[in-house]
Amino acid sequence: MSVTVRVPAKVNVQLAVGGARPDGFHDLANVFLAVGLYDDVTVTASDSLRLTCSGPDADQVPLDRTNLAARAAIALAARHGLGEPGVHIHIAKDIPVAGGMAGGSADAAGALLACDTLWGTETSREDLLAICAELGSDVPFSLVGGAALGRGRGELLTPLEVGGTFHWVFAVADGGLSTPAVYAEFDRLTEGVAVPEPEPSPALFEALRTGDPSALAAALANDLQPAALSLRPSLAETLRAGTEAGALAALVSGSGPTTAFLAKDAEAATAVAEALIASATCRTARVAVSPAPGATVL
Ligand SMILES: C[C@@](CO)(OP(=O)(O)O)[C@H](O)COP(=O)(O)OP(=O)(O)OC[C@H]1O[C@@H](n2ccc(N)nc2=O)[C@H](O)[C@@H]1O
Ligand SMILES: Nc1ncnc2c1ncn2[C@@H]1O[C@H](COP(=O)(O)OP(=O)(O)O)[C@@H](O)[C@H]1O
Repeated sequence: MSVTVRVPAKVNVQLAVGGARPDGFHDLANVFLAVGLYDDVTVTASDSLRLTCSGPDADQVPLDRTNLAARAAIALAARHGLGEPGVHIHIAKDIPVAGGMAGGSADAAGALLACDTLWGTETSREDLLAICAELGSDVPFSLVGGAALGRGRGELLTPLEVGGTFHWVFAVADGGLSTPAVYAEFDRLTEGVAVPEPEPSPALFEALRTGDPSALAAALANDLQPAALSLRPSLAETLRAGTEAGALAALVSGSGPTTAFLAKDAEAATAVAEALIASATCRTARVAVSPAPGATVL
């Protein structure tokens, strides 16, 4: 028997970053929005723990126990005293790798829900979310999807209401950016500066609630953007190309290097995607809508 779980990518519509904490993490006001680009995680009973991956970026995905999906299966088995999990995990990967779209986190949430279903372990939602938080700051959001405010290091979630469909274009860059390296660059750029406490924006919540793309465009903010641009200056050209093509707003997705463009409707999104591809400032461009559901058993 096999179980397949579909998991969404995310974009951060607000990423307010505080100063570094003693544990090395940063306190955040992280407003996550799930977008309709998905990985499918399929688990099948096997003699031992085994991983495979398919898709255009598959060669960039580690297939050992460091893969977040494998770590999720190991953590769930440990929680139920099951020992080493005998499971084959296959990831059909469509989310860009190391792109600031939480693909690894999505796979972790997907593997967790898929294994829980395959093994009949009936883990409570609260316990699943606690395991997610141990695996990574972004993993709880991949499980719940929709839109949510993440406090703490991003793992403490409050769901948010979204009153419409938003149309996005994502410009996929060549090569990834390491999330710890981008946070380290944020620390370097803010050295000697008093970094304010991260606060969520009421205007952003209102824009999500009303589903108004122009209001959302005006409220988009990413404190990691200067750090991502410092490490990858060429992203400025991609942002410019999408803005000139008529996007309402452009920003780096999370830690990057994927860039996100909000369009007023589906037609405008297609035009922005075509212009980005023609500009040759990115590897490819994808259109997607939000919000998208969290991890879902197919
Ligand atoms: C920046 C964000 C925005 O949603 O995601 P990406 O854009 O990379 O997908 C997240 O904060 C990434 O979350 P995630 O990728 O789960 O990070 P973790 O595995 O928990 O941590 C990886 C490393 O990132 C840094 N980190 C992460 C979260 C946080 N609040 N403060 C940090 O300083 C730390 O250096 C940590 O060692
Ligand atoms: N299932 C997975 N899918 C993708 N990357 C993974 C996975 N598990 C571990 N990784 C590692 O995590 C790094 C970050 O990948 P990813 O989660 O796609 O990006 P981001 O943190 O920018 O959202 C990759 O470079 C890879 O080494």
